[in-house]
This record gives sequence, C-alpha cells and structure tokens, in this order.
Amino acid sequence: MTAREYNFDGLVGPSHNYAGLSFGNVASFSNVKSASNPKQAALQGLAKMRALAARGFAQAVMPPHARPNFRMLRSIGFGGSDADVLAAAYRASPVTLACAYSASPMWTANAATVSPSADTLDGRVHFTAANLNNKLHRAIEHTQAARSLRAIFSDSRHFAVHDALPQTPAFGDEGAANHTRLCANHAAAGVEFFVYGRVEFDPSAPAPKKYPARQTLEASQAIARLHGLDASRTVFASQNPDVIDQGVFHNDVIAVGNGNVLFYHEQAFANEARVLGSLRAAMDGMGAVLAPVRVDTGLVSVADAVASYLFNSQLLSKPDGSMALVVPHECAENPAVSRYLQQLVAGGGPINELIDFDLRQSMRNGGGPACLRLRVALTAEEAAAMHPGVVMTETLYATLVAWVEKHYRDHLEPKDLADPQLALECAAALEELERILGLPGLYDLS
Ligand SMILES: N=C(N)NCCC[C@H](NC(=O)CCC(=O)O)C(=O)O
Repeated sequence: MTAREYNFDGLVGPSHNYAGLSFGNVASFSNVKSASNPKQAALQGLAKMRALAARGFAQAVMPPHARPNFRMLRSIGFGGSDADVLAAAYRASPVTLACAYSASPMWTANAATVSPSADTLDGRVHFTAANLNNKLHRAIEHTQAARSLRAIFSDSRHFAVHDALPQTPAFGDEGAANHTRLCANHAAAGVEFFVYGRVEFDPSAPAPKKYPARQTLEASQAIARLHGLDASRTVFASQNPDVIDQGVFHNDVIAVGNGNVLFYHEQAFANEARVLGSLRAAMDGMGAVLAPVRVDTGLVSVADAVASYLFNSQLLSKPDGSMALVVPHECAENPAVSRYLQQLVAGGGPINELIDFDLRQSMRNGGGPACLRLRVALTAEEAAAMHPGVVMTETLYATLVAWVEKHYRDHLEPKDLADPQLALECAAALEELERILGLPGLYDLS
C-alpha cells in the first residue's frame, strides 16, 4: 500500500486584515491597523498551491469561513438587522468586530490535528478540530472547521472527524501547529509528536512568563486518545517556555518534521536530549532512524528564526527521497538565515532544495508557508473517497484566480469593517465558492 501527503492550503478569505489580535505573535502586533490587500493575499496563497501542485506534490484547498461571524456578534448582544449589528459593534468595540471579520482560518495548520490511518486503532484517518481557545477571533473557527472537514471527508468508512475539545483553557488546542509526524513513509505507522506549551494541572511544569502558551499537555493527550494512537509511538514534549516568550507562539515557528527528519532550533524544546531520546526509542523498529537537523543559536538566533520564519517552512519529500524546504521570501532577506540555508542545501544532507514564495500578506500576520497548510496523509483508497472538488488542478487554480479577481478588494483598513457592503461582498463570494468547489451547504448561513 502507498500513501501520499496532501497539503490542504487555506484559501485566504475576502476580509483578510491586520487587527493585532494575537498577543504573543510579534508580526500580528507589529502590523496592527495597517492596510491589507485581501486580493493579493489570496493570489499569493493560490500561487503557492499551484506551483507545488505543478511540481507533483499532492495539493488541495481548504475553503475560507463565512465572515463576519454574525452569530458571534449577536451572541454578545449586538442586535437588529445585519447592518445594525455591524454599526453597533463598530461603535461599541471595533476590535470585537475585527475578531468577527478575521480571515484567520487561512492558517489551516491550526484547523485540526490529523492522524493518518496507519497510526490509528480503527484504521481510519482521524481529525480533531482545534478549539483555538486562546484568542477570540480563532475560538470561533472550530465549528466551520469541523463542518468543512466533514464535507470533504464525509465517508465514515475511512474518516472520523471529532468536534473540538472542551472550550476551556485546560484543553487549549492549536491543532497541527503543535504536532508533527515522523515515519519511514506515509503508508507505514509513524511516531506522532505533540509539543505543548504548558500543563494545566501541574503548576510546577515549565511555562512562559510573558506570552501565553496556547497548547496544553492535557489537550495533546486527549487527541491521542480520541485518535486511538499507540502509546509506544506517541511522544509528548514540552516546548521551551523561553522561546514562547520570544514570539514562538506555536511549535511550528521553531521546528518541522517530515519522514525521518526533524528540522529544529537548538532552543526549541525544554529538554532537547530527552526529546531526541524519546523520538529515537519510539521510532525503533519502524524502518527509519531519526535524522535530526539541528540549527545552532550561533548560526541563527531565535530572533532571526522568528523574523524570517525559517522553521515555518514545509519540508516536502521528493520522489527520489530527498527533501525540499518551502520557505517564505523573508528567509532570503535575513543575512544569517540566508547564509545558513545556502550551507544547508549544499551540505549533502537530506534537504537539498529551497523553494521560495512571496507570502508577505500572510506573513505580516505571523503566518508562513507551514501555517497555511494542513497535512493529510492518505492512501490511494482514502484519496479516492474524499471530495474531489478541492484538489488543486490548473483548472481549479484558474477558476479561483478569476473568482478572487471578481470578489476581493485590494485595500482594507480597520474603518472598512464598518461598511455593510463588505459583508455583502463576502457573502456573495462564498455563495459562488460553494458552487465552484462542488460543496453545496458548506456554510451554515442560517
Ligand atoms: N503558526 C501557525 N501554524 N499559524 C499562524 C497563525 C497566525 C495567527 N495570526 C493571527 O491571528 C493574526 C490576526 C490579526 O492580528 O489580525 C495566530 O496568531 O493565530
């Protein structure tokens, strides 16, 4: 049996804006209230999907969510017609309106945690929608995230989609941004590696002091249980709280794994030696030996890693077994990172190619190539059972580019969120998108 890893990239929604909503995410805070360009953001994301699909990587698209989220606004007391709701929210709390309008579902690494069928007790692919409960604008995503996953992966013989964990800090869950998988190949059982930022029920465990830790150990353990993972092939590790306090709000800002390779910064984990030891032990007998690619602070500081998003890269296996690193263009602009990367690909190790994308619109909100995609490893049979309308092809790319050109603005400022016309434009865009993707009823607009 063979399996391939599909990357489901989030299609950037028409309300992409910079609202400074993510305390602890340096880019989000630095670009607060600057003007965004939703059209360019969506086109940049689509260009990445198209280029990777053209290279033969399995690529699919995850639809944006309906915004503004009127249900949230009404639930906190803004009433009347939709236009009344928008006007009242803007008057009373512009930041709450920005939360309701956030296009943050574009970062699909946070949509869910995914376990391929080779790892699960019942032999199905398991998904758990992430509750993202650390931030209001993200905590409203899980309902649609689960709905979209159920629409795409509807065949219950192959797929199980779990609702988000309880919406409470003890179960703070940020999805695949704090989860990676190491394996000999995608069809074989792998080691699922969960990285958490704090432990709710152990106040003595390491935790950051300045910025929030979004993922808890309790959440990671709950997902492993829900997915029916084998304890001997599951590793839980504490993130280094000091790097969270330097802007590493998700583990995928400082580490990424693929196949037998773990590409990480030396400061990523609270106890590096223990992490490597646990991974090696869990991989024993799997037909693959852990290949750590460790980046020393002397070569790339944590500040440079955060500014360039070096580790928020996609590590993709090529047909010959070597790997390409998909990096944001900011890596080429950072002298230390650029120097490091040139040495890395020339060094004879597993990573021998760089693929560079301009994702500046997303990057300005702290979302790099890895944030924009959810990895789903599927056997051929499972791939045949998912909804085919989301798989990236040249035709779908052209259709989506035309759709973006038709519906998206190229300039959005905070005051524009009060314009009732914007809400109508977003609704019209998504209505057409349901048809393009062949997913009628994708959105619950009742
Ligand atoms: N690392 C991963 N996997 N994802 C990155 C998510 C970025 C996102 N930014 C935001 O939500 C900013 C929105 C704003 O400020 O307007 C976040 O902080 O949750």
